[in-house]
Amino acid sequence: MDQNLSSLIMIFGATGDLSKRKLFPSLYRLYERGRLDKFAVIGIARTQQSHEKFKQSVKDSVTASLGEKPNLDEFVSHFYYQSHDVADSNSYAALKKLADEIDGHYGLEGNRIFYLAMAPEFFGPIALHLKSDGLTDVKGYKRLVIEKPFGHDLESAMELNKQIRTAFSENEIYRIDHYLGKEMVRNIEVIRFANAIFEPLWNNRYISNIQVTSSETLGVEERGRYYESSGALRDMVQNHMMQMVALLAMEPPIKLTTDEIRSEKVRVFRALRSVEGEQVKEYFVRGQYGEGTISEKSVPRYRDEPNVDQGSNTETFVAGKIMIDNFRWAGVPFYIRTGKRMTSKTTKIVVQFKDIPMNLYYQTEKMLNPNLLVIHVQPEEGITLHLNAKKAGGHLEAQEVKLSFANTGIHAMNTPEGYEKLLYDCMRGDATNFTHWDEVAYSWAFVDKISKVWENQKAEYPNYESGSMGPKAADELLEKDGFFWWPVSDMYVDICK
Ligand SMILES: NC(=O)C1=CN([C@@H]2O[C@H](COP(=O)(O)OP(=O)(O)OC[C@H]3O[C@@H](n4cnc5c(N)ncnc54)[C@H](OP(=O)(O)O)[C@@H]3O)[C@@H](O)[C@H]2O)C=CC1
Ligand SMILES: O=C1O[C@H](COP(=O)(O)O)[C@@H](O)[C@H](O)[C@H]1O
Repeated sequence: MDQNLSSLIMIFGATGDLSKRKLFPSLYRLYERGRLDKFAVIGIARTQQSHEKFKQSVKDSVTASLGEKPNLDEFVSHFYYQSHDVADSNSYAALKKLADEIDGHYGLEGNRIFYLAMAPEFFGPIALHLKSDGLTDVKGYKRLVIEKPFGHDLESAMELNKQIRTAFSENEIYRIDHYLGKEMVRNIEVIRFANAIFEPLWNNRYISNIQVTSSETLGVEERGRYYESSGALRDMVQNHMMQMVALLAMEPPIKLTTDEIRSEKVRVFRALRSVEGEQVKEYFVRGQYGEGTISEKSVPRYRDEPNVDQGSNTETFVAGKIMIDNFRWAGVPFYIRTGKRMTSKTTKIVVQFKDIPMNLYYQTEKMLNPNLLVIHVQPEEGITLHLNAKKAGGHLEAQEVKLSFANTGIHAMNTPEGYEKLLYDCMRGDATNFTHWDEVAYSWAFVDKISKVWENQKAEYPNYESGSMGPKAADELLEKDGFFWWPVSDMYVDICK
């Protein structure tokens, strides 16, 4: 790992939503914590504006996100702006000149991070220009940070990968999956591999099923154009949901190095049971929201959102049963569920353990609850372990007790945002929490077979009401296996009490 934190960060798409809401505040947080050594930032976008106006917009974004902050003038004195149409070859020469000057001025030793916060159709052409116009011709390190979506399917992802690989080697490419920046997603490994009480049980002998839910209350909002060609399967499942499954299912790596962890995740993807053709309806459920009520406000159906087709066949909800056909997980379903306009904004992982072989505390009117390990990813962060214990005063009567740890309570003020952690990782040269090409390729291969079937069959939409937990078929998916979705909103109360 390269600990040289000096770098020139070039943000393509610096007037966009992602830069303003996430990247500038995250850079400020790194600066505030003293984690930016020698650094400078060049913001790049089409808009014509001066360096000064850009610096002001960076200040405004930081204030909007983090409130009034000291040292903002000093912070933005490191920021520069270049108006540049990325599709126009001529403007790269001017960008190179500015970059070389800034590099010399700050003594950045030729270290460059190119952050592509732009629409995906520009990723390949920018990477090619960076090489052909000499911007990657530096004596320090060069790294490419690339936002999602990484392609639209396996074929387009391969093409994009080919383009960026002409300018950057695999270990210089940092493919962002912002879920890998979330504190509790990073915690999965630690919970699993640092606790003697979990790892021996983490297999098909003791776990009956694992449920991963990532629900949103927001609708598609202004992103209809993008979302119409994406849908929940490509937008959330191919990347964030599959990454969480891989972290939950992977074998302990030999060492905690980037390559070892990545290769264990890839082994999980290689063991995924392929779901295709007629099998898709057995394993996967899709949905699209109709109108409904969220936070006591009426909201429109998906088909009435801006830039959405009135007869749209795009799914805004996916539930699926993923089987990992290897020795550890044979027979254990990993259920995933994600959607927009659902009851609550939450991401939770519920690990349900098998029932004990014999229930000595059986009471005719009551079953013993199974043990659950709940990992609260967001909005609250923590873990809850559901156990059974004797009811105080009762005669060997068992009741459910919950042992909870709330990360937010103790560390809230110091918990860095996902993007902050990922930017810092990239500066340190730590690619562990970025996705390797092999992971991207395997998860596209898995998802493509499902989208192929869905694209060719018109669904009966809308099939769930806004403000609900999705279509009835998502419940039936588990019911036919003898399970049900553990409620995710009630669990919120658990660790906040
Ligand atoms: N916004 C978010 O929360 C998230 C975004 N992403 C991904 O991040 C990327 C950026 O998204 P977002 O910020 O929302 O997009 P926006 O549409 O808000 O911003 C696009 C940016 O690209 C610039 N741009 C567009 N065309 C050109 C061009 N020809 N030459 C130079 N600059 C150009 C725009 O500049 P100008 O305004 O000057 O034209 C603007 O700065 C996308 O890949 C998206 O999928 C991923 C996760 C979350
Ligand atoms: O990548 C994406 O993620 C967001 C959800 O992210 P979260 O951190 O708020 O859970 C989702 O809204 C968006 O559609 C998708 O592109």
